[in-house]
Amino acid sequence: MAKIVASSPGKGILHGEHAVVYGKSAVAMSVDLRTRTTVEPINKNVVELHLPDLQTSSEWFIEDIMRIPVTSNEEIEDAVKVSEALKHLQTVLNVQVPCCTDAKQQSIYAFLFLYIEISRKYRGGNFPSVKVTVTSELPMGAGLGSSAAFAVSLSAAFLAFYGKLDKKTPLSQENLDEISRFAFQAEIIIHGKPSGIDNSICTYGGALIFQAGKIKEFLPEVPPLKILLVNTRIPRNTRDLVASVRQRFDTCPAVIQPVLDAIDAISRQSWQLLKEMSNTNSLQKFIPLLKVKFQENILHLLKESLEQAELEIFEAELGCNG
Ligand SMILES: Nc1ncnc2c1ncn2[C@@H]1O[C@H](COP(=O)(O)OP(=O)(O)O)[C@@H](O)[C@H]1O
Ligand SMILES: C[C@@](O)(CCOP(=O)(O)O)CC(=O)O
Repeated sequence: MAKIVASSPGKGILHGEHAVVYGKSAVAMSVDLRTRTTVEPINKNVVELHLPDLQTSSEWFIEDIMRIPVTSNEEIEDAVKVSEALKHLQTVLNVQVPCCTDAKQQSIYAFLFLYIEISRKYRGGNFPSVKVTVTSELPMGAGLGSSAAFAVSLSAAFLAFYGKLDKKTPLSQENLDEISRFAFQAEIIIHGKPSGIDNSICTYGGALIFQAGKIKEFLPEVPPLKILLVNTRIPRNTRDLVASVRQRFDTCPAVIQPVLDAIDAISRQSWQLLKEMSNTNSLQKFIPLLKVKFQENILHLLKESLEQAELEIFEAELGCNG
């Protein structure tokens, strides 16, 4: 088998981040900062993983990998399959299940999951000796989908290594769907409960509106907008953020639900504008309309609203306690 290089773009969510986890609409566009995975055969009875961005390298004996029990068939729910696979990995490789915020463990488990599942599906458990290297232009933990790009590029690289991707671009719908499904499962390991928007936009590219686990509409060509992305360099971990939003939502659904509904409306209206923009050469008249949508979204930014909700709870508690 020959050396393979596969890459995935990053993404930006224009509207609907977090709300999309609650079944609301979100609009995302791909960003041309890429994560690249190289898979090359080696003459050693091991699988090697090199993650220079995390300054870490690991290797596992193929004979140990072969002892890992097979997970249930494809028809079970993705989260159940992933949790079963993680238990098997833990038992056989004698390592802890990923600690929720440990970047290296999250990446290593996502990698092992994909290597094992894709090899089992297409090589019947005949695990190849390979050296795998993943590098990225995307900053990690900056909301640009580095984890999804990691998962998508790995899935695509393994499928290509096994000759399972068409030798033409763009890839077929079937190929893309399979890459996205594997990447979603790996994202469960990194994120916990992903909505599925990140693996979708990083797989299919372009721009899309996503809701309730599905791509509702897709634009292969993004209108030529100039969008300024600012990296605040404030470290954040998506798994933790999603969990904290969930906790806040559960504490005060009556306050948070209307915020999510408002974000949903903003996402849908913005998508309408983007669609109209992709059908015209006169973009200028749309800019002020899009700007209003961004301003409205900022007003509804979940974090602000949630903090507001927390304040209300605090006030209520103060009231109760005199
Ligand atoms: N280049 C990379 N090499 C190794 N792991 C990566 C790489 N890019 C992303 N990851 C994994 O993805 C995680 C970041 O995911 P997340 O917190 O969702 O942030 P982001 O918003 O960038 O997707 C990292 O902690 C790491 O586990
Ligand atoms: C916060 C969320 O809406 C997007 C997460 O994006 P990122 O991994 O932070 O780039 C979570 C999700 O959609 O699963």
